[in-house]
Amino acid sequence: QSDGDAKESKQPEAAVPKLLHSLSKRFFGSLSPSLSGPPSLPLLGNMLDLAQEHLPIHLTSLALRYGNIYRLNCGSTTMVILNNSEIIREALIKKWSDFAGRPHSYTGDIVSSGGRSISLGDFSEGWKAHRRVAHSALHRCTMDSLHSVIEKQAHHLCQVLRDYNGKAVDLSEDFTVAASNVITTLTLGKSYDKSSEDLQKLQDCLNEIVSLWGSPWISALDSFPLLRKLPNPPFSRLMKEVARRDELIGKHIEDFKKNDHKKGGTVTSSLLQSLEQPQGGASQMTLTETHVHMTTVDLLIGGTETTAALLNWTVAFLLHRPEVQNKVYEELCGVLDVRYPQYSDRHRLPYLCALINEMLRLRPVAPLAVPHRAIRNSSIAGHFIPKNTIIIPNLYGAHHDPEVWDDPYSFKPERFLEGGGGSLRALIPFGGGARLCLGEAIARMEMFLFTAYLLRDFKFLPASKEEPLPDLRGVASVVLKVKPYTVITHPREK
Ligand code: HEM
Repeated sequence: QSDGDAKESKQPEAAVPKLLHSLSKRFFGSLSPSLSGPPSLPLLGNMLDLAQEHLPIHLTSLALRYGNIYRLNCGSTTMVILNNSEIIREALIKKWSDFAGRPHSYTGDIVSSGGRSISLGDFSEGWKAHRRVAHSALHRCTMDSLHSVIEKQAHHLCQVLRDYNGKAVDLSEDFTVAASNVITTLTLGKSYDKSSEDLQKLQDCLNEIVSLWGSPWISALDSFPLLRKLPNPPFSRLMKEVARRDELIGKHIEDFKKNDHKKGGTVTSSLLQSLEQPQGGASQMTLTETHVHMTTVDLLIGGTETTAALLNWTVAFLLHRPEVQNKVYEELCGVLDVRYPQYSDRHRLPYLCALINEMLRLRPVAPLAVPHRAIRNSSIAGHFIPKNTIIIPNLYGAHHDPEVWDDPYSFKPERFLEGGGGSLRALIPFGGGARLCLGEAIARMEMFLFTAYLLRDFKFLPASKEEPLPDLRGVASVVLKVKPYTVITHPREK
């Protein structure tokens, strides 16, 4: 099963005349003289590369020509693209303190309330304290209850699928509701029905923000300030959606403060309580309500579309390879008989774990992570990297590196079985270091339990013989998603 091959991607730089290339060098010079990269056009730099329709595949294809570390120019900014897991580990883990920054950007400031979110806030003592407080609130609230919260949603999801009675359906919304309910239970102590207007509004708004913010029409405003003076309908929509998000989350937090916050047990109550205590400490951090608000946004955005997209990818790949579904089912029946799995069963279910690892490799749902910024002059793979360079960890590229992965574009869960040659060290779907995904533990438990419940209870069948199987190339924005498809969920006989 070969999906969209990086080699197929168009390479517009091949058509750029040499004269333009040398002119652009004269205009911009090069902040990273030792790094090669595609020629950049006057004024536009490498905007054409960055506007490619499937950016992770395009950046991976450029690595074939320019190597595992190369540069792109965008306005006055230099970006360095890392395409191999050892190089990414060097920057994110070994030299984490050099590269833990986030780029300051005009649009980033708008979506993060002036950099006060964990995901987009720049590295500082205040940011470290914010992340630490959120991390420990999340840890406290998930320690005892996470398993039962996910189990409840997994049972509910299976019931919803049973109720389809063999109809061909698009499951993406059901996956979103299940993943979102895990997060809303942890943060606000509430879960929602699929038909809930409140949930719909919130999800539509968060999705719209993520997809607009990832669009080249919006990112161009960060690199080319003059464009901010021109009318830009996508940007006006982004501003409207951010205002709507703040109103919706603000209302949830106000309701929560009135009714539930003293009860405790949720991330939001824990954070609100920490507002009442002086933060003190070396950081002199003052957590404000805006930080609590933005933590809720971070967890909802980070924790919903990612896990939901990965579940949707898993079913899409399984439609192409029905024998993999059967192998997981046989393993579950052999090890657990009729009972539902617990997360602690994972060591006895190697094939299921191999399937999840293979999905995280083939479709890292945050394919370019979140851009990092060099906080000081440093180096990566022996190349000088000046302060303020933007670092893009191409996780998609690292997971398709032919030097590391045998037949990298093929779907082969077996590679992660003992002796199968798959490298867990090279698998980095959650990033690493100071900016490691805050929800990794939650996402791993969700993926395990949701996938196990679904494959225990259902066989996924193509919608019809006439319709093509799901397209496996996908659509890449901040999140890498499969194109919409329908599937029949056929209950397994017990
Ligand atoms: C399969 C699911 C998921 C994947 C593949 C994933 C992947 C990632 C990646 C690659 C990053 C960027 C790391 C970097 O900047 O180097 C990230 C950041 C983040 N993720 Fe996740 N994530 C997932 C699920 C979740 C969940 C469930 C939550 C919340 C409960 C979450 C919350 C966050 C937050 C808050 C950040 C920002 C961390 C920071 O900047 O310090 N993610 N995630």
